[in-house]
Amino acid sequence: MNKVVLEAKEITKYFHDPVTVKILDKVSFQLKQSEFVSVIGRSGCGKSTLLYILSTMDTDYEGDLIIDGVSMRDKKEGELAIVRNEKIGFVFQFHYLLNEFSVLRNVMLPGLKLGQFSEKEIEHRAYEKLKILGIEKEALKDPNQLSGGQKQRVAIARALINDPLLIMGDEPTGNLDKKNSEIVFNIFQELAEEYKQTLLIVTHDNEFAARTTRIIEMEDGHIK
Ligand SMILES: Nc1ncnc2c1ncn2[C@@H]1O[C@H](COP(=O)(O)OP(=O)(O)OP(=O)(O)O)[C@@H](O)[C@H]1O
Repeated sequence: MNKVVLEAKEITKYFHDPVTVKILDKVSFQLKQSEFVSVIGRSGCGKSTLLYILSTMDTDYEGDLIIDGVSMRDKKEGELAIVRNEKIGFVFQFHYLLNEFSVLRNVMLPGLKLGQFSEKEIEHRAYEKLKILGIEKEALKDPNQLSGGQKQRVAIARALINDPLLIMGDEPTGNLDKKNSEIVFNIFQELAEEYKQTLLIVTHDNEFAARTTRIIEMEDGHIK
């Protein structure tokens, strides 16, 4: 039986601008290790808001969030930053790579921030991640010398550098063509199946969602 890596317990979220609106209404679910789950739903239904809370970036909510058996509810920002860096890898629609650093250095940065390993070890790990993504030959290039699909693969390698328990993505294929979306999908699938990683991916791509192991469909702040 795979362990529960994340549990959302009745997560409720209000925005107060300009009037109070309930965006998430008692959202509860569990993610188990090695699951590849997609989150779908029409624009504005609260997918990104939910991801922000689950990734500990937004702490203004009701309910509880348990990551790796530990409640995030009363943790201070400094503690949450450590949880994020150690346990969660993020992939966004845009890659947010730093052009002044090489591909390799970009991948290494969250590892250097963690401060647990030597620079040599992190460099070794970064090469390993680039190999998994099939782009180790690009390691010493600048990000702006890569194609869009390659840049997104670098962003995924960067998300993997600290061997996170969870990988969260907010439309990670939203900016990619069909061929590159397929490559990214296959990589995510491999991460779940072979590396036992857990993925939670917000997507507008129904074909992508249909091939994940579970779909969470949101509607009006609820899971449908
Ligand atoms: N800071 C904010 N203040 C007030 N309302 C907000 C704020 N951020 C988001 N909202 C509202 O909350 C709702 C949910 O937004 P959210 O970005 O989570 O939707 P989404 O499902 O991710 O949409 P999309 O698919 O278009 O990205 C929307 O109605 C949005 O207008």
